Amino acid sequence: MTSPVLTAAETRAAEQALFDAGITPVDLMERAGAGAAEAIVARFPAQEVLVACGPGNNGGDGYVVARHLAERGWPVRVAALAEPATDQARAMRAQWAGPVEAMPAVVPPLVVDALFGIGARALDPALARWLDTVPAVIAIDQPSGIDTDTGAARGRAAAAALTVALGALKPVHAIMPGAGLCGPVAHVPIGLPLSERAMLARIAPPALRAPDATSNKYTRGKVVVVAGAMQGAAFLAAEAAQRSGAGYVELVGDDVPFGAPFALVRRAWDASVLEDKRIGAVVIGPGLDASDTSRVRLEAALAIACPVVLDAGALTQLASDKDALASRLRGDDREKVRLLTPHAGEFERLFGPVGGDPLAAVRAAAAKTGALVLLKGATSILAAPDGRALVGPIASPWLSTAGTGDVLAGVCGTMLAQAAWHGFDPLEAVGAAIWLHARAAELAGPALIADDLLWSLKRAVAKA
Ligand SMILES: NC(=O)C1=CN([C@@H]2O[C@H](COP(=O)(O)OP(=O)(O)OC[C@H]3O[C@@H](n4cnc5c(N)ncnc54)[C@H](OP(=O)(O)O)[C@@H]3O)[C@@H](O)[C@H]2O)[C@H](O)CC1
Ligand SMILES: [K+]
Repeated sequence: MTSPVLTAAETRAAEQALFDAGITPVDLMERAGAGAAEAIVARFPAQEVLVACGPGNNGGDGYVVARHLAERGWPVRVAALAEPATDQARAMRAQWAGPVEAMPAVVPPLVVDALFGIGARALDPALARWLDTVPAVIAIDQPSGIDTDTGAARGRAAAAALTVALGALKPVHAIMPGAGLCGPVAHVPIGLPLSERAMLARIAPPALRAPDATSNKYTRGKVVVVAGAMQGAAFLAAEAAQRSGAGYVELVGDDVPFGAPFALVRRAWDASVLEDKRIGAVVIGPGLDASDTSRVRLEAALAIACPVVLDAGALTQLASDKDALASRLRGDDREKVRLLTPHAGEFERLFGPVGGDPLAAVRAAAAKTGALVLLKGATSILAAPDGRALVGPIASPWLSTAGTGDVLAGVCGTMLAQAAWHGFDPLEAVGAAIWLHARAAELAGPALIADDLLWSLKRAVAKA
């Protein structure tokens, strides 16, 4: 249910493993360039193209792509920013039979960007501008100049028409803004050993187990949502927990009104509501105000052993004493699963600004607190205290509307309550929730409101 994502250094180590096994750098480059050309002809009709080659091995790939496109009848021009500087790039340059020109001043309509890959420093601004004005760019391995390991744009502004990721997905393909600037990503395997235990992975559709004849409402997960003053938010979280498959959802608060959905159990708050051993997860924060009553509820939730999802108002309360976060969240019990689900503003209040390397920031927050930390955004990032991390698909921009975070909190509650049933560890369970939420948004389409996600969640579960 995930695809490994390798840093530049991990990619180089994986390549080295192939070299150690006897594959030559030239063979590997041929494989990479041929695979890239294949991915291009599968997506674009034959047309005039300029292949722009840099001095390193990304440029080397470019000469291979040029040869394969020309062999398939494409009118290909090749331009070199600088002469090849590695043995394999020189070998590939020698195999290109056509002319090699200097980088043209006039921008052509279609350019294969084989200038820099994982070895790139930030581009000269004039080169970044040149690339950004090309109507359609096909990026080899990654768009030149973007930071491979953080996804930071470093002066690049225009999205590629296609990025051909060679061998491994890297953070640049998965984390915003880089992921957006890659455009559609075609992953071309070149035989790199990709460990299933990669420290970073992109979330793929989760393999959810359906209920069977032995299931009952409790085995399917009991989720308790603790309401605060703004009950709409808690209702969204509670119904989202139901629609993502929980067997029993209880909304506890003060004067919780009766009405649809009638399957939602409502109870008046009393600390004893959290004593039921059948509770699989608690969600607290959506609609929670800063009152003393809310504070008491938060403390009660943090005292229980089962997984607790802490969102919105709960995060605001935790931010008031952030130095004590780790002990407040788990006390002495390192087994306790706590999930913090901040957006960037809430993250900043708890941990300081996200900064230019969101993956590192989220990992540091998880390590500091001992909690799972989910930074919500266009590509949500989830990290565990041990450094493992997941990144979500690029989610619909229509999710930027009130209440969608409350829905996600509810789905997280269900997936954590059902984790053992699905065979997920807590990180994978929250990864499944991120995927379901993103898929529900896709199904809900433009101008969605958070309530629409409740219905489309049902269909997202059916597709998982
Ligand atoms: N290892 C393999 O056999 C395979 C690699 N693949 C492809 O290779 C690239 C990575 O290649 P690498 O040579 O390590 O790095 P780059 O081609 O990305 O760039 C390094 C050279 O470019 C110079 N550079 C970097 N940034 C700039 C810049 N902003 N301006 C000018 N010049 C720049 C850099 O110079 P230095 O001074 O920094 O040393 C190098 O000369 C990978 O992405 C794949 O495309 C194949 O995929 C598989 C086989
Ligand atoms: K490139």
